[in-house]
Amino acid sequence: MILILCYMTIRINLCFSSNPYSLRTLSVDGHFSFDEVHHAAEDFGNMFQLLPLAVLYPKSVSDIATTIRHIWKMGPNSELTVAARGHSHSLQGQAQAHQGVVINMESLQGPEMHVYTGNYPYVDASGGELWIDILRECLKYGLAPKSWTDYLHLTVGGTLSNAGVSGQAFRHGPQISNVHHMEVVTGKGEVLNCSEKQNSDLFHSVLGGLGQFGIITRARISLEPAPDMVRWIRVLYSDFTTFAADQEHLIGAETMFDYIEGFVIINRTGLLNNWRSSFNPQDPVQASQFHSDGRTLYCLELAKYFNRDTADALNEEVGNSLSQLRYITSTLFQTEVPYIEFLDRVHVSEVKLRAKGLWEVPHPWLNLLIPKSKINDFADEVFGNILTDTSNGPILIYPVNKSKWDNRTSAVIPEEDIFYLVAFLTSAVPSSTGTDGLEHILTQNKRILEFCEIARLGMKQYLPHYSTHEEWKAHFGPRWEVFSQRKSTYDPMAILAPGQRIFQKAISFS
Ligand SMILES: Cc1cc2nc3c(=O)[nH]c(=O)nc-3n(C[C@H](O)[C@H](O)[C@H](O)COP(=O)(O)OP(=O)(O)OC[C@H]3O[C@@H](n4cnc5c(N)ncnc54)[C@H](O)[C@@H]3O)c2cc1C
Ligand SMILES: Cc1ccn(-c2ncnc3[nH]cnc23)c1
Repeated sequence: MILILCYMTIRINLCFSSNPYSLRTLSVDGHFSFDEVHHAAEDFGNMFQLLPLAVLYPKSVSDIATTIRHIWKMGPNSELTVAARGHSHSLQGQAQAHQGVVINMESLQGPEMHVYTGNYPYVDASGGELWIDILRECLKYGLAPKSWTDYLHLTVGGTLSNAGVSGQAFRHGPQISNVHHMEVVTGKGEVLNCSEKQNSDLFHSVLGGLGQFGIITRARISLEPAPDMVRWIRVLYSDFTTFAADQEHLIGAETMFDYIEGFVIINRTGLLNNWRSSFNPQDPVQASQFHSDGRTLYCLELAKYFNRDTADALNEEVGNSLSQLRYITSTLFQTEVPYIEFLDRVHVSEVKLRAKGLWEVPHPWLNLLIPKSKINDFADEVFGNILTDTSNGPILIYPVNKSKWDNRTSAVIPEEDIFYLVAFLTSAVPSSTGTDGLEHILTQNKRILEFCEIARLGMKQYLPHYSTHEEWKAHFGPRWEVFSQRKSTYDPMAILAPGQRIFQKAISFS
């Protein structure tokens, strides 16, 4: 009889303790919403909608820690998970939590952003801060972060959970190479400070860690003096090998340019219009005589930072650097814009696309990291045979230096010293069954991935999306042991970032 009573007591406790609605009794500085949860099941990809049980709007770090500790104490019986939601610009539900708790990181209020202007300047910011707001605050002191993403309306926690890559990465490394210190809430609800010297394994785990090991509540980001202006340059190539060789030459010459990217122009119509947009031709007559004749072209995009008081030397310096490149002479286009306007350039596209109702559409993006030794084979097949009529959005392609990446972080990159980011940034036309429809683009993405696999290119996905345990193990390769060991250490019940679909929640006993 006593045994039966004990068993029933345990079962009742387990039921209460694992009851997700016990969150309603949790005392936090901020608040939970159990009603307005649909927006937390949306992201930029517009392809996954995983409805959470509740959204936490935290006012303090302790709100996050209290919530995670409460779920941790529920034990393996609880199926509750927790997803930190930055600006929800993920593509395949990575910031969502099906029937779990989504934490609205942009609500987090804590110490204001602090800019340290002494030697080795830095900014301390919330994990929920947008990079555009960090830039605006730092510019008040003539400073700015060194490494960026192309688009700034993303959060610190969101980009540091991936890597944060743009045209400055060849010199400064990705954003995860420019972090001094972080405050993190682990999957056990511990609030820990970490850096190279303090809790260094947690520090390296979280950087590029896909949200698996802890929620970044604050980060200290390295700064440099900000330039006033940017000389923004675009030149065209018709031969990929020459284009790539020039890019690789430039990323090895540390000082010539401050930003090096590139993109592919696939157009069979022969019309080259919007890529020129606000750029002025060096030689308008020659430029007007240039015709793409329907060829696939490769645009090298460069930026040279300068200040108004050093503008005189700029032309000679840029001219000397450009003289070493083998682009089509009549295709040199340049413009000069303020630094913040250059950095916020993709937001300009956003405003235009939103005005046309073309921003909140499905985005089946595919971001690949390709080793230098295989990039020509990749280009031949993908730009020669797979993508032959149009591209449904920008296709970025540019090299970075592996030496600027820290292999102790969780970021997964190819083995070679130089590797390329190739980003297929497609937008699908809702309900279209044509070549601009979601199915067609997903099929093309599948063909590209299959080619990479069959040709054994050594490709790694950036912003990775996989559906099976085997695919994730293959993604991490020899680093899987460390990655899964780190999960066991910092989030043993697999509470965090379920939307990445890497680890399944501990199987409940019920
Ligand atoms: C228009 C556009 C342009 C882009 N350009 C670039 C680019 O140039 N370079 C580049 O590298 N990326 C780029 N990205 C991708 C972008 O960096 C990632 O999608 C990033 O994760 C989005 O940031 P977010 O704040 O929206 O994160 P969310 O989508 O909210 O979250 C992303 C992941 O991180 C986790 N997470 C969020 N906040 C935290 C936190 N504080 N602590 C721990 N985990 C957290 C989430 O749970 C989720 O798993 C671009 C995306 C878009 C939409
Ligand atoms: C959805 C969209 C519209 C423009 N873009 C971009 N354009 C250029 N570079 C980019 N990098 C990331 N997104 C980019 C992305």
